[in-house]
Amino acid sequence: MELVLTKMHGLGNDFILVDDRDGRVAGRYPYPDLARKLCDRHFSIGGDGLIVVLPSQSCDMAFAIFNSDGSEAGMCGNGMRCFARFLYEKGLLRQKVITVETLSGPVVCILENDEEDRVMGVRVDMGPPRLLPADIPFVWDGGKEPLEVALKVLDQTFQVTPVSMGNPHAVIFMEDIDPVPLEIWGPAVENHPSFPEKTNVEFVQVLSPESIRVRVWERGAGVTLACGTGACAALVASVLTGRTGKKVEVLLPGGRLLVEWDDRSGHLYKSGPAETIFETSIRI
Ligand SMILES: N[C@@H](CCC[C@H](N)C(=O)O)C(=O)O
Repeated sequence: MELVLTKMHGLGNDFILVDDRDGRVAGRYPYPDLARKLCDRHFSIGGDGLIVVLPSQSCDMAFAIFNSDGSEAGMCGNGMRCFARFLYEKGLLRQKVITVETLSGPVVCILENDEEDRVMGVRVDMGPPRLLPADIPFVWDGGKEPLEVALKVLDQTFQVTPVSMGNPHAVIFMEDIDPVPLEIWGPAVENHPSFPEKTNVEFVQVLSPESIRVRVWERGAGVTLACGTGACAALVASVLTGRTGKKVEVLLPGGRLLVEWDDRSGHLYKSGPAETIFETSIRI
């Protein structure tokens, strides 16, 4: 079977997109295996994850995301912007406001097009953060919402703010994130027993009440250049711990996102780019 694939990225967080609305791929090749195969950076196309376009009963379209290790995630912020652009540019949908079903609930994407109808960016209504331990999930018996919990990891004790944005995050504030050994601390926090479904990990440096820097270790993918849900989780933790206001620019190694926590709806809104790198086809 010939498989048409599109490689896209959001701030260097890169994905392979496949349209499987007719289920032909799933019938042939389980998505976790396909993700592991295609995301290999040495023997295949390479990517942080595989995104699958699926039909939806409740929304305009359904979104599935598999990390490069084959694990499935509930949500992906950068991948969602790529997904929206893909749907529009491929003509799968014609409207600029798109509702998307994810494993973690519906989200809304708003395409930001120029006068010539080119997609310049995508704003995503990411929904509200989930802070209850059972919703993250995070093992904790200290009360309703864990704010800064001391977690012993290797020879360090981190103050961790656990947040779910439809997937789990551990946010850790540092004076300076440059010296953080992501490849060592990242997997150690990711696999900490307090996070029974593992976790994404954000090391955050506050620059001002309107600006933060973030370096990310992603569950199932390792070091990535950016993480959209991670940027939202970092803002939530920054607000809850009194470090920033509710609207910040998030500076990641791959670029900049604008994230806002809206008072009225309680939802997070995230704006940023989505780019197509190339399209190809392979035989599976
Ligand atoms: N890069 C993503 C998140 C992808 C899923 C994540 N690794 C997980 O397992 O939860 C983003 O931009 O949010």
